Amino acid sequence: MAKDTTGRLHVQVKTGGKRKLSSKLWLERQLNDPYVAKAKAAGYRSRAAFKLLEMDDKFRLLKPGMAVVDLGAAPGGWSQIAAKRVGSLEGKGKVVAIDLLEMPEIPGVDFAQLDFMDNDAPEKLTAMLGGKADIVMSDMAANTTGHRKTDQLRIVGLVETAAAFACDVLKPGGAFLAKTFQSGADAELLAQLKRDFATVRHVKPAASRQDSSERYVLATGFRGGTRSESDIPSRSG
Ligand SMILES: C[S@@+](CC[C@H](N)C(=O)[O-])C[C@H]1O[C@@H](n2cnc3c(N)ncnc32)[C@H](O)[C@@H]1O
Repeated sequence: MAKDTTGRLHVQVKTGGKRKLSSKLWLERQLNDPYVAKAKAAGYRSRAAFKLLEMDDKFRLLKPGMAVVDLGAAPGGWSQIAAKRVGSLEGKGKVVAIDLLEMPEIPGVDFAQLDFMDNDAPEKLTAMLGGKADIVMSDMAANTTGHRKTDQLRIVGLVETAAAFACDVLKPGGAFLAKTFQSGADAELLAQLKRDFATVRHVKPAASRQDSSERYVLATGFRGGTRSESDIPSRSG
């Protein structure tokens, strides 16, 4: 449970959504959430682990020996699943993860505390990877300002930048999975993904809260090749 330095519970800000939850409501929801209890019992660091488990069980994204990039990895639920499924604990495959926040070590996962939007992030990630990736996954959620249009643009900007990075590091046939939000602001992103990948779909796993506009975009069958300069979003920095 997230607490600030005074020990108070964080107020959770809903990205892409329309409202903030008070700390009391957030705590209530956490306590009543079956996925929170399941995650604790299974030793997963987050309830988000069940979203990836469900999507992977359905679409067979993670296979032994694969190289995986996990963007926005903390506290580490997705990285735990990835390490288990590719076998990086037994020296098979590779899992490379980054987050703005610190993440306590996960066996089989190479982690760096890094802002993905920094100019040097792709270079650092590529060096950690040491080759091409089979899948780039992003569960990153941009901080919200409360201004709907600005927030939607930020969210889409993060996913577009992740998609451009994926196109640089993926092997042909590779996959891109990213958190996004239903807003209609992602039409250009979807059009670009359809050019770069054989199949593009939206997925809403059962573990994704039904009252949230969160959903995932899954692009499979990377066609290979590089993007033109005009297709690559600019970074901060
Ligand atoms: C929903 S959490 C990820 C949960 C994770 N998939 C799990 O299973 O535990 C989203 C994460 O994205 C990270 N994030 C947001 N923007 C980022 C950025 N620009 N660079 C790196 N991480 C970022 C946040 O710090 C946060 O930890």
